[in-house]
This record gives sequence, C-alpha cells and structure tokens, in this order.
Amino acid sequence: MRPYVIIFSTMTVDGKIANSDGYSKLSCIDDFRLQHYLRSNSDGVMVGANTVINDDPSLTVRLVKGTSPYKIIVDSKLIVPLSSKIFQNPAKSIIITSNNLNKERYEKFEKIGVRIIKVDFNGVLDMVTALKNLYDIGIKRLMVEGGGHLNYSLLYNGLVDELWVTISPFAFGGGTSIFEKGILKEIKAEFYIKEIKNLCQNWVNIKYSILYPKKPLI
Ligand SMILES: NC(=O)C1=CN([C@@H]2O[C@H](COP(=O)(O)OP(=O)(O)OC[C@H]3O[C@@H](n4cnc5c(N)ncnc54)[C@H](O)[C@@H]3O)[C@@H](O)[C@H]2O)C=CC1
Ligand SMILES: Nc1nc(O)c(N)c(N[C@@H]2O[C@H](COP(=O)(O)O)[C@@H](O)[C@H]2O)n1
Repeated sequence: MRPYVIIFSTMTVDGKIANSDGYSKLSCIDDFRLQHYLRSNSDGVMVGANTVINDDPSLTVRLVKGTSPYKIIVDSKLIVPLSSKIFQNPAKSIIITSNNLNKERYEKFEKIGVRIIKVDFNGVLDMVTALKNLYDIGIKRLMVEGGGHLNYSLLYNGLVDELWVTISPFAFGGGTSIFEKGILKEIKAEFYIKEIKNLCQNWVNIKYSILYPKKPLI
C-alpha cells in the first residue's frame, strides 16, 4: 500500500515554478491559503533537496487552523544543511535517501532525531519502496510541494493521484519547470480536470486527477 499523493505547485503561464536565479514566489494570498489548507489535510508534505537548499522552507500550517504534517525530504546524497528550518522539529522530519552512503552521513541527522528511510538508488531513488515505508509509518495522505525533479520522478513512476496546479499571471521564459525529467525518459502523462477556481482575480487553480500513468512504469 502507498499514500494517496497530491502534487501542489504554483507555476507561471509558461510552466515554470522558479526562474533561473531560483526566484519562486508566485502565489497570491488565496493560493497560499489553499497550500496551507492542503498541508493541514495531509499526514506528510514532501519536498526535494534543491527546494530545501534554495527556499529553506518551514512547511508548517500557518494561514489556516490545523496541525502541521510530517516534513519529508528526498535527498539522495544527504546534502541538505542540518541547520534547515525543517529540522527545528526533528521528531516530525523524515529524510528519504540512498542506502549506499557511508554511516557518518546518516548519523548526524539521526543524532538530532530525524528519521531516515534508506532505499535503493540507481540514478534516482526507489520512490515505490519509499512511499510504501511512509504508508507503514502512518502517512496515508501525502502532499508533494516540488520541485520539478521530485514532481517528475513521482509522476513517471505512476505514484501521483492528483495534481493541484495554480497558474500565476507571469512568464519567465526560462528556469525550472513544474516537471523536470532529469535523467528519466519522457512520457506522455494525461490529466482529467476535477475543478477549476479563480483565485485573486488573475490566478487560476486547477485540480486534476491523473489518467495516465496510474501505476509504476518500471
Ligand atoms: N512555485 C512553486 O510552487 C515551487 C517552486 N519550487 C522551486 O523549485 C526549485 C527546485 O526544483 P528542482 O531543482 O527541480 O529540485 P527538487 O526540489 O526537485 O530537488 C531535486 C533533488 O532532490 C533529490 N531528489 C528528488 N527526487 C529524487 C528521486 N526520485 N531520486 C533521487 N533524488 C531525488 C535529488 O537530490 C535532486 O537533485 C527551487 O528553485 C524552488 O524554489 C519548489 C517547490 C514549489
Ligand atoms: N504554492 C507555492 N507557491 C509559491 O509561490 C511558492 N514559492 C511555493 N513554494 C513551496 O512552498 C515552500 C515554502 O513553504 P513555507 O512558506 O516556508 O512553509 C517552498 O519550499 C516550496 O515547496 N509554493
């Protein structure tokens, strides 16, 4: 069994979630409220290593009432700084990483109480096994907040149930896309519209369910 997975992302009209300098503030207040609402209705919120390094996020629930979920970082080489805000409440932090690293790398995180889930790494981490592990520790509903490489690796593996994407009224012409294939192959993923909502006049949130791929391709 694996968690029900929802990707939440805010992108420009040209599909970018950050520009090439790493600038990524694209939401309006209603969109931030939606983001916090989904956090409060999730058992865990997952981000990739680059997102932690670029944004130093809190990933807490602040704009609506509710409990902050587990924070889950996908980091194959364990490069995220120990001083990141995410580790301020280490008991609710989980790192998914490779089982090929040396002991010292895990130890510094384990020492402060961060839970480490080790999975196989073959250029990308085995996210099928990672999600099974998360389900077994009680994470039944998982929100994914990017970045583009993490989003794509989950989509590619048929591990996404819904995509909540907000289109913000900007274009960058470059930068990081909502889905970045990295070393993975291209696919033709297909989505089905469940709901469309206008936010703060010029922003649009679209809730999609995934038509394809629904199951791991590998
Ligand atoms: N506007 C928005 O909604 C959001 C924007 N962002 C922006 O996106 C940018 C970061 O995106 P990306 O560069 O795509 O980085 P990312 O956050 O997806 O992290 C990529 C890294 O995470 C690890 N990783 C993720 N999935 C993996 C897998 N399956 N196997 C192995 N390792 C894996 C690897 O270390 C990889 O280099 C930042 O600038 C951030 O500000 C991030 C989240 C939301
Ligand atoms: N929905 C959304 N809109 C934006 O404009 C964003 N920049 C992001 N970024 C994501 O939110 C995280 C920051 O969370 P905190 O406010 O620090 O709790 C950031 O790391 C991205 O995952 N999202």
